[in-house]
Amino acid sequence: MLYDRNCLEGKRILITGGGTGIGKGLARHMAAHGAQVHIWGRRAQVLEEAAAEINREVGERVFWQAVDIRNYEAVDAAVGEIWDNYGPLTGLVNNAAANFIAPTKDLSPRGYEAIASTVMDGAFFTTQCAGRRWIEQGLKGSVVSTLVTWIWTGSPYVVPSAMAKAAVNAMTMSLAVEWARYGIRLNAVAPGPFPTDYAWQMLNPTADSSVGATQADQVPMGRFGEMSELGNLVLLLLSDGADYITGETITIDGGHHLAAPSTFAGLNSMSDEQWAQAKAAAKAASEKSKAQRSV
Ligand SMILES: CCCCCCC/C=C/C(=O)SCCNC(=O)CCNC(=O)[C@H](O)C(C)(C)COP(=O)(O)OP(=O)(O)OC[C@H]1O[C@@H](n2cnc3c(N)ncnc32)[C@H](O)[C@@H]1OP(=O)(O)O
Ligand SMILES: NC(=O)C1=CN([C@@H]2O[C@H](COP(=O)(O)OP(=O)(O)OC[C@H]3O[C@@H](n4cnc5c(N)ncnc54)[C@H](OP(=O)(O)O)[C@@H]3O)[C@@H](O)[C@H]2O)C=CC1
Repeated sequence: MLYDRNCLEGKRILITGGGTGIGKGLARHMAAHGAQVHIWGRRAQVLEEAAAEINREVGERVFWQAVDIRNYEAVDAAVGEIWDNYGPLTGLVNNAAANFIAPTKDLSPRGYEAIASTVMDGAFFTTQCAGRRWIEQGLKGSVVSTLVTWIWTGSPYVVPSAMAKAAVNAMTMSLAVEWARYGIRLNAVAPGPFPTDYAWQMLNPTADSSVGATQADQVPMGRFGEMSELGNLVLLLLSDGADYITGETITIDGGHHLAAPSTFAGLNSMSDEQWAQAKAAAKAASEKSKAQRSV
């Protein structure tokens, strides 16, 4: 362990999308360093299992709520429940997201909306609901959002995601200034590829769709990022050790975006037939996950 195992003692941190992938890894990392952690997602069973798995390792520190972050009223009520039943949050990680690869000319309005609203509205609603309470009660707070290096480079075939993540970057810089006088810090991380089950089903659904953005050999360091490496960065930003850092987005990608292959430009060579296969494969994964949703 790089940091002291109790360095987050007294912290209460909400992680959206904390039942799977990176969010679950962050939940485990923060709980292992002494924080109480609250995880959100739309699938009760997935959240319950994730919390139980981590709690077996660290004790009863992880709690869950099924919340759709695109629904403002649900977000406000769920943040209120944490405040009432556990106490004020000290930190928030805007991590939940939706994404899939698709030729932009073929994206339906609902496809655009599913991605953009989850990333942008969800992060805004959750940040505002926590921030308003911090300000009203004179409490400090730290917000960390999980972005992606496309905020620096853009990326074809994932345009709604690149746009919405750039919007959350703008929120981070804007509120860092607006809320600094209340002791509220906003920062973000921009990871390169950290393969997770669902993201790879959405972004690399077929053999033909395996291009730079999802390939380890395209990373100058020659490997994918490890969860503990991302966890250490997010931990620092959430901790009192970063009290003078605000408005920053820190890239963590082994040099990937500087070497340029970090986008889906390689998909330019895919045929309509290959796109149809990619869409069918990603949609099959979505349908399986949707059947498990509780909200
Ligand atoms: C350099 C770094 C490399 C890696 C960077 C990675 C960066 C970012 C990664 C991520 O954010 S990965 C996150 C992946 N996780 C998720 O997406 C989790 C949540 N996902 C979902 O809920 C679904 O998968 C969803 C499809 C994205 C959304 O589900 P929802 O129930 O809201 O919508 P649907 O009704 O199913 O669909 C809405 C709309 O979208 C169309 N659509 C769905 N899938 C596809 C697809 N694969 N291709 C094209 N279009 C698709 C669907 O048909 C609907 O449109 P209409 O048909 O109704 O017009
Ligand atoms: N994996 C990678 O290489 C990279 C990932 N990222 C970012 O990291 C974050 C995590 O991605 P990753 O772990 O890979 O992917 P996952 O698909 O595992 O995580 C996404 C999470 O968001 C939740 N979620 C989606 N929509 C909603 C909603 N409307 N309300 C509440 N929760 C929701 C999902 O749960 P449920 O479906 O149950 O609601 C899921 O737990 C994302 O922001 C992604 O953009 C950034 C760069 C690289």
